[in-house]
Amino acid sequence: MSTSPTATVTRRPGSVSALVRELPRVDTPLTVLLVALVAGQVAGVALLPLAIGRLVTALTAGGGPTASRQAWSGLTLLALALVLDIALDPIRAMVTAKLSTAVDGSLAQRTVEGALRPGGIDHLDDPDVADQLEQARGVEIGGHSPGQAVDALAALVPLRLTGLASAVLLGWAGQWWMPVVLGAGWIVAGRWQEKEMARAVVANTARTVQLRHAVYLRDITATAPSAKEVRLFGLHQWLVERFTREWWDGIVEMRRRTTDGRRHLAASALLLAAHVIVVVPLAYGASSGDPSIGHLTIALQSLLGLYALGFTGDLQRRLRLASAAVPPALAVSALGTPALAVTGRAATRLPQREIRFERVRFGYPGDRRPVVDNLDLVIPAGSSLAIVGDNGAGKSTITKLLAGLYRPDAGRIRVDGRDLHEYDLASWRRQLAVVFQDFGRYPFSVRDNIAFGAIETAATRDAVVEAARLGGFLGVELGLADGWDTLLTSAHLGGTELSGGQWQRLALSRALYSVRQGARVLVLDEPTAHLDIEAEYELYTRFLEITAGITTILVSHRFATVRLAERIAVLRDGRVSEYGSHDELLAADGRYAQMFRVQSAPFTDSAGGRRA
Ligand SMILES: Nc1ncnc2c1ncn2[C@@H]1O[C@H](COP(=O)(O)OP(=O)(O)OP(=O)(O)O)[C@@H](O)[C@H]1O
Repeated sequence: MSTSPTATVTRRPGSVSALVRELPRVDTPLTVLLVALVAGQVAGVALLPLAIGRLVTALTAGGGPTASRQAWSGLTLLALALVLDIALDPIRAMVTAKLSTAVDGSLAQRTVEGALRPGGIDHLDDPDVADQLEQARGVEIGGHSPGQAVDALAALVPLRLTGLASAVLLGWAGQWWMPVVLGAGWIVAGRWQEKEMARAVVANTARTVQLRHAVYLRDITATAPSAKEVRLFGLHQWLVERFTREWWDGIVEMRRRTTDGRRHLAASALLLAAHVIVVVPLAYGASSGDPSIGHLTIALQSLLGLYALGFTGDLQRRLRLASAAVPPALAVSALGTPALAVTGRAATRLPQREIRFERVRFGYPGDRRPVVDNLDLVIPAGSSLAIVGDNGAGKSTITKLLAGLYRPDAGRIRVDGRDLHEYDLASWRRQLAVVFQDFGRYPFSVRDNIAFGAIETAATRDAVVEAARLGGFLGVELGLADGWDTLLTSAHLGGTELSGGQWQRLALSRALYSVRQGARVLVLDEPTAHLDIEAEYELYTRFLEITAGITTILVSHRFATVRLAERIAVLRDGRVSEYGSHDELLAADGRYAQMFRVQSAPFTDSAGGRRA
């Protein structure tokens, strides 16, 4: 999901305050210590002009006990200022680093927890949530992480406070209105520069539409699935031309957005005017002894310190960029769908009688056209059911509804008479062993990939081997470098990548491991799509062994697979249009019989006999 050009950096004005509120939540003692250290350092910096002012007064007083007292107190203040500033600095750096790591760790953990918390997956179809997940990724992968914002904040806050302290000193040593004029100049000029920086940040993060598109074009040349096709279709030239055009358009647009020299000029003129307004009366007054030389020294030093109220360049840039992920990360960490996070009764060893879909209606979020409409379907416990239908008929959707990944908009799914959502979702899911059409390919070991089927039980070697046998994976591990422990990703040294069919065998083994560990419902969505003929045949011969005693739901376009089931449901227009055994449906000569004949046609001659 894309992020709008301004979403990351300008539409999140609460990023810094969200970060500040987060600090004590993550580590209160460290935050308190950091505040104390910052206060100490600021006091040190503020004491410096006072100390120098006293020393200058002493040096120009021409000796005597008063001058000596001034000199000593000046020296004492100077020592105190240096100790506070210099000695506290490394301690502040250490505390900041610790707090920054703690913030990163805490937000990363909570973001991952939040993303996984919702029982269903309907939130992933919500563009706002997808946007937040995308932006929160900055936290997980550490790009401009909130921890870096803590660093920037810990440097920026003392700077600002020092600026304020300088303003107070300037007002005290000079005239009250001087810090008002100069401070306003720095703040206004700073705001202008900050706005310009924000625009540059937006543009530089490739967020102009053209640049984003150019980046996408560049990436498809490098990602495995499209890299193959790009070469095969000979798209090189087209891609290069398209990329170059989008890139240059993007750069021109970026320049247009970022360069506004007039603001720079105006900011410089404003600051110059503010300094003239303050310095001229100071100099004029000093020539007639008011302010005194000591106060003049303090005023001039403070005057220079007021820059800290203005634009601080990279510090502000880092703070803005790095804190941008905080609000979306907090939003993600608070994710949870109470409607699905049911903590109801245990579903242990269910179903004993049946699974029943009753007038179920469902449409995906954001696209409320019902995919499933008024669906009635009964699956007796312990039986096998195949669901067939055209592409997009809603077969996989039914499996997702059964798994509680989505909740019906109307109607209900009952398990042994009770609404599915009266059961504890986690407990119900432990009764399910599912191989989705787009099953997971986990970059872990073979053993883990199988054991994920029942993560709560300790995976014994025998159980893993037995599941691999049933799923048709047994033997594949012999060709892998580390056998069962081989990492299934070529991105790691010693790891490897499986073929499509091997992955499918592994996914089947995972589901069957789950069944062996107690799951009662086996759901196989296109289980043979990637299998070679032999593997498919072997699966059929093991089908009764695999499904013995459990409820099985098969989704398939392959009639050799479909006819293994005791009952078949044909899905059309979101509901069951035909229901019965293979023979009954053939005899009924409806849609099923028609589909069956179409699939058999290439293998039969016009007279109905088998082709050679
Ligand atoms: N996450 C989703 N968001 C929006 N629409 C979806 C989503 N998933 C599926 N659909 C839509 O729901 C309809 C049913 O999809 P489903 O995957 O259940 O069909 P299917 O019968 O399994 O199809 P196939 O035989 O092609 O696998 C399709 O029109 C599809 O575009």
